[in-house]
Amino acid sequence: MANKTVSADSGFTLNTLLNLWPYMWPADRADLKARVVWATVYLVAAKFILIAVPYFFKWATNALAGGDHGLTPPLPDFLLAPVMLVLAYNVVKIVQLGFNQLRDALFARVGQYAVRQLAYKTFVHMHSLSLRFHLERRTGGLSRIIERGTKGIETIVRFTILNTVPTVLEFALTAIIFAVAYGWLYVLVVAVTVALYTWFTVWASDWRIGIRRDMNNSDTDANTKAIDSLLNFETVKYFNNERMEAERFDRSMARYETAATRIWTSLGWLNFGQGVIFGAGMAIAMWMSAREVMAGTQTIGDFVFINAMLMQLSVPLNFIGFIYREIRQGLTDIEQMFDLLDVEQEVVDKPDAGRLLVADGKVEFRDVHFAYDPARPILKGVSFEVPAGRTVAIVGPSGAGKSTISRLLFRFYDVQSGSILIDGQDVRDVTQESLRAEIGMVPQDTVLFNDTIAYNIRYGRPDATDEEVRRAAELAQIGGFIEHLPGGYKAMVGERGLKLSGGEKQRVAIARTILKAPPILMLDEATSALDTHTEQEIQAALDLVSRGRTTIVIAHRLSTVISADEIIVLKEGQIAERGTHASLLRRDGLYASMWARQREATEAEERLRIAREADEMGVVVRRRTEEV
Ligand SMILES: Nc1ncnc2c1ncn2[C@@H]1O[C@H](COP(=O)(O)OP(=O)(O)OP(=O)(O)O)[C@@H](O)[C@H]1O
Repeated sequence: MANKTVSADSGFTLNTLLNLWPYMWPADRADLKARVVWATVYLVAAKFILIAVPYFFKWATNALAGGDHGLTPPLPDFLLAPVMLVLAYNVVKIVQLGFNQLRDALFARVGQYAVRQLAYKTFVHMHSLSLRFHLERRTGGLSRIIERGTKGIETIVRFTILNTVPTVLEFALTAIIFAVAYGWLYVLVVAVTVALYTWFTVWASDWRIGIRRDMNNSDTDANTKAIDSLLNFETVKYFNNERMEAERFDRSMARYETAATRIWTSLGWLNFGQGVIFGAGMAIAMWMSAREVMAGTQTIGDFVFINAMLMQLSVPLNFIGFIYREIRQGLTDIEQMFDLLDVEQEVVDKPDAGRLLVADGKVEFRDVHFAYDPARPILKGVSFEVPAGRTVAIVGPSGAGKSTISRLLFRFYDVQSGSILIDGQDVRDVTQESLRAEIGMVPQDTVLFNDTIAYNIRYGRPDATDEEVRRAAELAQIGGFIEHLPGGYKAMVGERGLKLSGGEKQRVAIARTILKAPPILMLDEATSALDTHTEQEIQAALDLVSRGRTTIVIAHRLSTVISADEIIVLKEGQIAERGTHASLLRRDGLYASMWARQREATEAEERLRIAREADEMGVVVRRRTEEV
């Protein structure tokens, strides 16, 4: 079972590395490629210099032991030992350090470039995905995945090139020197030790990656819960559920705690095993050398040389474990990010899609059938037409499919059958970007960016001047409100615009749309009851913005659609009635009964308001009388 996971993972690892390659060796960036090449040159040079150190030790030892001990540099005996020691301990270390720093400095930009490119690509991809994906995703978890993924890339880019290559190189150099100077038996001992060490490290690291995945999952889970809970803080308070939320969070954290603890204990085992394997290999090689020194076939200098070579090899070997773990862990982290990148776009532009050309902005729904889930049809053959510059209102019971019509017009989803046309062009035949540029939307619930009011209004047309922003705000009947805010247009709106009321947010949305000035307009009326004064203000702003534009209004309050050119009554995904306000009332059907119900409700509300006012007046009159 473990083996199966490992082999499946290995396939994936290769795939992930291949996916990463273009970011480490970017085709269009010769400067970055040059950096990679130079970093590699310094890396190789640093290794070659390091290999000289055991020789310096050997010659120093032989000089100290006295006598003729084979090949040594032509230096007088009294100078040999100190010169060699200075070379081994100081010069080589300094030069090597310099080369390594150069290598890192050169490579830093390559790594950071890869991180930025992938983060950018993921971000752009997120925005290209369908509404369905975004409705199903969990924001907290998503941001953690991207954060860990980009960190993972940095790790992989650095470690594959900067560490794996030099380690392999050092091992090869050691093997060659041993083979030439001491015979194949030494190479065999070193090779078996390195092979065992690497095998054990890979095996143990794979085992630990499973644990790491558990840890990541519980970390993501805990984070999602925390963010979700904090975003819903009002609901939590309404229901007094702070304790329940804390316990839910703590349960996720407990899973994280267990996994994180296992990560540390397993690391202990890994280090222990590596130590045992390397210690055994070292003891065997040194015993072989010691016997030769006693037999007179090797010098004490050779003994020191072999010891120094092996000790030196243990450093990158230690790194092999570390690098493998880092690369694998990095891969685990970016695996999820690549999964995100693999999520396919649901709504795609046709290869030959052109721009939408709006002449006068006629909108037409032709026998539209649509379902979010094939098992549950939402729109069942809806046909209507909005002539250029006219207003059509869509009304109907909750869940009838009204908002779905606006999502389809924006092409957030594709229809199952039928078509949606703007000035005779099917929305599927034009680019989504050009389609959305021509339609303005005032949604039911406006969510604002956590920035200034000016930023949020200017979102409709980012190049709008301050004066244009101000004018749009005034037309949307929110200018006065903003002027009186501390900070005015620079006032921050809070996370998701929570510092503004529903009516204020909607007027910001109207101001945005005024700036965008699209030929086609979609107004999704707020369901939440607004007070009469605010409603009138918003209505006035909406009337103004829709003047001369093709407008579809999704209405919940029938009072706002009386003047519409046509009213479409939607029921269970089908058009039940259609006509003007007066003709629909005459018909005495669904619309007429909805109208009667709303009037009753409004009148009841009105009676309640008058009673309340009378009551307040009474209190005042009584108080006045008492005072008199
Ligand atoms: N993303 C979705 N996935 C699955 N079903 C959905 C989705 N969005 C909406 N629905 C369902 O489609 C139906 C129509 O939804 P829609 O939002 O169009 O209704 P509506 O008429 O605008 O209602 P309301 O007046 O309450 O806003 C509803 O039953 C709703 O549950």
